[in-house]
Amino acid sequence: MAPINVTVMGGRKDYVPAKETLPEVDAEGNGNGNSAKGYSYETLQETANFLLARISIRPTIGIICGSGMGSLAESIVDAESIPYEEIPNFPISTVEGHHGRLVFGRLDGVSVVAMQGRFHYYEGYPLWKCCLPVRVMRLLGVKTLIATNAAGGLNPTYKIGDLMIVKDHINMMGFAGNNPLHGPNDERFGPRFPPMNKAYNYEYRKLAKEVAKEYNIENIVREGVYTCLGGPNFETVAELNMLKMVGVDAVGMSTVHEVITARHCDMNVFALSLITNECVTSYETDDQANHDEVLDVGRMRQDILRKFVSRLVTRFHQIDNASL
Ligand SMILES: O=P(O)(O)O[C@H]1O[C@H](CO)[C@@H](O)[C@H]1O
Ligand SMILES: Nc1nc2[nH]cnc2c(=O)[nH]1
Repeated sequence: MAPINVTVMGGRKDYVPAKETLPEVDAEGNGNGNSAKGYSYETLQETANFLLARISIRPTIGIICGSGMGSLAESIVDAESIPYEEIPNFPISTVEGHHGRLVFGRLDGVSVVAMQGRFHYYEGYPLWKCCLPVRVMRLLGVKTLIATNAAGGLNPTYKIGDLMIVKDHINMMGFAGNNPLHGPNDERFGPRFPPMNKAYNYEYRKLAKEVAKEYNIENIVREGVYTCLGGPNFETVAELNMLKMVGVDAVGMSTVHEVITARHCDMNVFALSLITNECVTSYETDDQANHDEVLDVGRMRQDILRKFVSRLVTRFHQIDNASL
């Protein structure tokens, strides 16, 4: 048999080992990170206690700012910010458009905490670590999660700059067994087999549509199904056409696992996608998705997003308190 020719790669002078430039990730992962068990309840309690000792407010609503949507946190008054680097057990943000800090304070009088910067699977973090802040928020007393994201619009009626209220998701990564709840379950967080059919709170979605009318933006507000892929590459035409066929309206690389984690620990969830680009579903175009465009659309919509989300916080707070 003829020998197989093996080309030895190497000798690239510009190659910088990732370890020198990127943070250490997945310290407790077993290789690929998918089988990592996550931090214990006690470890996360330590993180929560650290934060409680540093802040004067007690947040009840948590906000995750999507790519280029960090300005959502700029409406927060009496703000106390803590960089992720200072928080025990927290990962750090490595993506442009994600500042990397928790901002505590008040939005229209409601005590909130905002993540200015989320963690993504493609950064090298296992899903449980991407979602660690959600559990920490819960331990701080947060009962409602508002997760925002930038997403590609797959529904052909969607336009760049539209806001999509997430009605449901398809957990594509979960189909392959990659789930933030993978591993031993601690019942203090939540049950082994959490239901997901009512993941996105119906009352919140209804209110959001009312607020859209009140603010005269109902023409840009949609409601649809989101899916998260692992990234970091944007999708191929064939992948997008497949997702379209199964009923996906918007595509991103986040949120789904955060929502699963939040529902597991009994948080009420609202999610909002900013449509930052049209998904390219034809071979007959030179259009290409890119992160700069994603960030630009975030900037373009920042005023509307700030007003909309601030108002949602007030309205969600009202109904949460009414149902106590
Ligand atoms: O989901 P967020 O963090 O908003 O960001 C989305 O936009 C980035 C790609 O431009 C990816 O990180 C994708 O997940
Ligand atoms: N996967 C994915 N994530 C995005 N984030 C913003 N736009 C997109 C997109 O088109 N695809």
